[in-house]
Amino acid sequence: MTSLLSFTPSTPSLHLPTFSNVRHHHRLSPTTLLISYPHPLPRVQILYRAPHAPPRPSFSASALRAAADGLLQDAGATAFVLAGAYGLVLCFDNLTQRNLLQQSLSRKLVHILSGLLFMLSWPIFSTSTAARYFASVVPLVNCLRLLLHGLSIVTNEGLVKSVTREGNPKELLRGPLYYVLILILCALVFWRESPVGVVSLAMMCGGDGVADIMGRKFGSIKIPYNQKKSWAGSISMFLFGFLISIGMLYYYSFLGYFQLNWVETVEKVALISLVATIVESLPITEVLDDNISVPLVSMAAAYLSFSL
Ligand SMILES: Nc1ccn([C@@H]2O[C@H](COP(=O)(O)OP(=O)(O)OP(=O)(O)O)[C@@H](O)[C@H]2O)c(=O)n1
Ligand SMILES: C/C(=C\CO)CCC[C@H](C)CCC[C@H](C)CCCC(C)C
Repeated sequence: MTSLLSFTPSTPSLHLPTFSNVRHHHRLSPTTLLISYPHPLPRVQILYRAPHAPPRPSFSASALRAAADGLLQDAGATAFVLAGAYGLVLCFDNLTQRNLLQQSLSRKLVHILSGLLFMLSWPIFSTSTAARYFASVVPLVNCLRLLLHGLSIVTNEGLVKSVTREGNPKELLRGPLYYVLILILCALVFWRESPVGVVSLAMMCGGDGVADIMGRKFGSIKIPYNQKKSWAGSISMFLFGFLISIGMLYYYSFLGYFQLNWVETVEKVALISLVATIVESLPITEVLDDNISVPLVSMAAAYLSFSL
């Protein structure tokens, strides 16, 4: 037989209210104690609650331990990804300093790899609702880093050399800054729960990044309405934006974050990639940076496609 007793240490005497055999739907308060009596006692179910004791949520030890484990996992994951971000830039800084890599290529490879590796790292964060905020700390710290260096409050030749076109620190306050802000936006708003953020980052990082590399190398035939962009670059944007998006969606689907109808998904991603490619080819870079226009238009297209 089991009886429920609830008491608060400050009230030594137990108050024995009239008991009832009406089944109560109650929450066990932290002061509720489950006591099993030996069988001979009368079969009585008593619910005692200390007078004036407001109902308090019940926190089981295992729930607290799980929360602490999640916190520890997210803190560790944040430190690991932060170290990865620092190491990536250091690596490309090293390659450009030793003239093993052109500055423009270094910038684009950092552009391609940073966001995609950041997205690939999201599953190492916990399932807690706070995980996305921990993950967002990584682009946030890099945002502050870009601001400090872009405003020349702090100087770091390596960062400037590996992430700017001409080596002017002020360049950090445009493309790279918009880039990390988009990473923060996608991590906070879409996270691992929606294909919208995944596709948008794949377009910005993979599509736009490869378009630059292929366009500079093979872009002799320019687009009629934009002499700064080429068919080779735009076709690369479409293809790699599409392929990297599908690859990332498969990665998250394989890990169980979302289930997709792949025939429909391929069609939707192809449409999103086409829209992003058209926007990227427009002569609007002077007004609106590609690191803003490409992800935002991809978000809108993906949101509409995946919600229909
Ligand atoms: N569809 C495209 C995109 C890029 N390019 C080539 O890549 C260069 C840089 O492309 P762009 O996307 O404008 O790079 P930025 O956004 O200026 O560079 P970043 O993203 O590093 O700021 C262009 O001048 C062009 O030679 C191209 O030929 N066709
Ligand atoms: C050159 C860039 C954009 C211009 O189009 C990219 C700038 C990247 C930042 C300097 C660094 C961003 C790091 C990411 C937030 C986290 C990467 C983590 C990963 C594990 C390497």
